[in-house]
Amino acid sequence: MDTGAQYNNMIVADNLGKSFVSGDGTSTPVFSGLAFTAGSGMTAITGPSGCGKSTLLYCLSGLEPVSQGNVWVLGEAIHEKDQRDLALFRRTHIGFVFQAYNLVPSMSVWDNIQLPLNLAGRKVSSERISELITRFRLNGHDGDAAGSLSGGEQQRVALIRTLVADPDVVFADEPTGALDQRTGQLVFEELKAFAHRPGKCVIIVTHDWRLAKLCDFVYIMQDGNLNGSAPSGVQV
Ligand SMILES: Nc1ncnc2c1ncn2[C@@H]1O[C@H](COP(=O)(O)OP(=O)(O)OP(=O)(O)O)[C@@H](O)[C@H]1O
Repeated sequence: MDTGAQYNNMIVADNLGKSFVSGDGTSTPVFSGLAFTAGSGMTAITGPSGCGKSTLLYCLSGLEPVSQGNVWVLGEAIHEKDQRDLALFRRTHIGFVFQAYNLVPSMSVWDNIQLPLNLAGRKVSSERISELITRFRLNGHDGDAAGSLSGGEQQRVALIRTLVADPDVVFADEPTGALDQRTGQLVFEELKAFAHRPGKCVIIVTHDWRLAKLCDFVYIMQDGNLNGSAPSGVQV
């Protein structure tokens, strides 16, 4: 286990349940009664396709309302917040990297990266954007339309857009999913370095067990259960 991480319950969820209700009123549960905690450092959620990993990430980040249970992020009960307070809290403290990137295809890489900061009326550091573009090996693409980039390049733009806002908590859904092994490792190391800065917490969903094992803590989701362990093998 990487000793750079200190676990201090930055995210706590208990008795967590989520069901989706279809048009005819039928409720389909994805999971129920789950417990989750994460502190500073890097935590992975892994498990088979369709088991509910993305749904869990959405519930923990406040993007999806929970059907049951409680979620605290940085000590704030996000399950109790109204839409306005939740949006403000998320904008201030949380970054989310979507599996589908959610870039504006016609806008340049640079403009996509600074868009959320501009919308929030926050100062944009050109130096920080340039630094991240270099670190994520996207030099020379600043002015390219985001839609003209490869999937892997767009994935890195989406990561930069999240990190440049310097959130306390980053949720990333398959952040290396579109990348070859070498680039995936590079991106993973950048995220891990961010996670090990003081007061930062990164939660990733990944199918890549090789990367999950390099995290400070791993949750395996399967058959409605969520089991956490440190990669050193200590069960919790
Ligand atoms: N908005 C939604 N409405 C209805 N059902 C949904 C919705 N979002 C997810 N689901 C269902 O919830 C279940 C879990 O989906 P989810 O995307 O969370 O799984 P996952 O483990 O992240 O899958 P993958 O690894 O393939 O991305 C699936 O059966 C999915 O169809």
